[in-house]
Amino acid sequence: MYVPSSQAVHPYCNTTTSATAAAAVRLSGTSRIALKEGTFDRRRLNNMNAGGSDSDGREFKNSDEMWREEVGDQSKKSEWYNKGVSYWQGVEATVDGVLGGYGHVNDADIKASEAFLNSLLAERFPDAGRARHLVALDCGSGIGRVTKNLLIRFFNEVDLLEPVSHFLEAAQVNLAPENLMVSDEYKAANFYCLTLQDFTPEAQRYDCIWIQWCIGHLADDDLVSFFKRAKGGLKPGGFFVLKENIARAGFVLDKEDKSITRSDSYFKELFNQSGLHIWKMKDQNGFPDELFAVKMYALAAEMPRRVNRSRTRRSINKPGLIK
Ligand SMILES: C[S@@+](CC[C@H](N)C(=O)[O-])C[C@H]1O[C@@H](n2cnc3c(N)ncnc32)[C@H](O)[C@@H]1O
Repeated sequence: MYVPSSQAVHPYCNTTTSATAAAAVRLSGTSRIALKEGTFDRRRLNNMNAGGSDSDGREFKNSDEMWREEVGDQSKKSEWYNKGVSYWQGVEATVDGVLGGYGHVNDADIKASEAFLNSLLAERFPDAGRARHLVALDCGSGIGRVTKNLLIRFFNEVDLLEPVSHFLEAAQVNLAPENLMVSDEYKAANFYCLTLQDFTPEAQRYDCIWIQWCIGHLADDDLVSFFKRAKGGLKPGGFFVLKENIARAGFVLDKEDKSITRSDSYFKELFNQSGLHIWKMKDQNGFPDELFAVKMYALAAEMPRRVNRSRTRRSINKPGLIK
């Protein structure tokens, strides 16, 4: 992650000039919780064919040009994924580690996610209440931060998927029953040491597949095929939540951890290719200004029908029949 200091400023910071950019320092950490990009380049169209830049300040005409260079053949693609995982293998298994030194945003993150999830569950399963046995999958789960602070309180079973073994081992400890403050109706069930691009879920197991701060590691084609496969892992009525950093336009490639930050319209094009609809969206508030914007998307294979629990004006005006 790039961290601005009084002497050196991140090349993507709003305030950066090219002179200060040259003096930027790179400190260890992660860019998945990353500092935002610099001055908006109006030449960039607002979609996935728009230009982008990398963490060294290099500009790309479009994402195809970048992907050709980064994952253009099978050996480059393997290198991309290996470097991504290697990066995380060198990070300590703590909240601060998985949040790139921004451990203090954990509370604001969980609070906003909880409000979003509550609204989704209320709308999606209004009458099921606690009677429904809910199951979630936490993708790129790291040390189980999202499961421990959020998912385990809502879902009877949570599975975790994470390719970095020391993170997954920490998650197993963090989520051991004796370390949880929930009743024994709620538990972490399965721990999969796998990448998203290599994972196919069990058919119709999940009510919710939660994907936070990890999809940037996937190339576009793998992202789309992941979502297409993962749709088969949803129960009827199930949904995805994607919570991610958002670039203002185009994309920003992080060369250190091999990930990209996509714009909102870039994501929308990929959702479309995956056959997914945006059912609800919400912006994350309360994060430090120097971070990328963060959005939460609730995605479903079919557009969920709105549940209207109040009687319509027509039905209110129509007297009931006693037969
Ligand atoms: C910024 S951390 C976020 C962890 C967790 N989602 C959270 O919010 O606390 C990014 C995570 O993505 C994982 N990751 C990296 N490449 C991945 C891949 N190809 N598939 C799935 N997860 C990946 C990393 O190992 C790391 O745990």
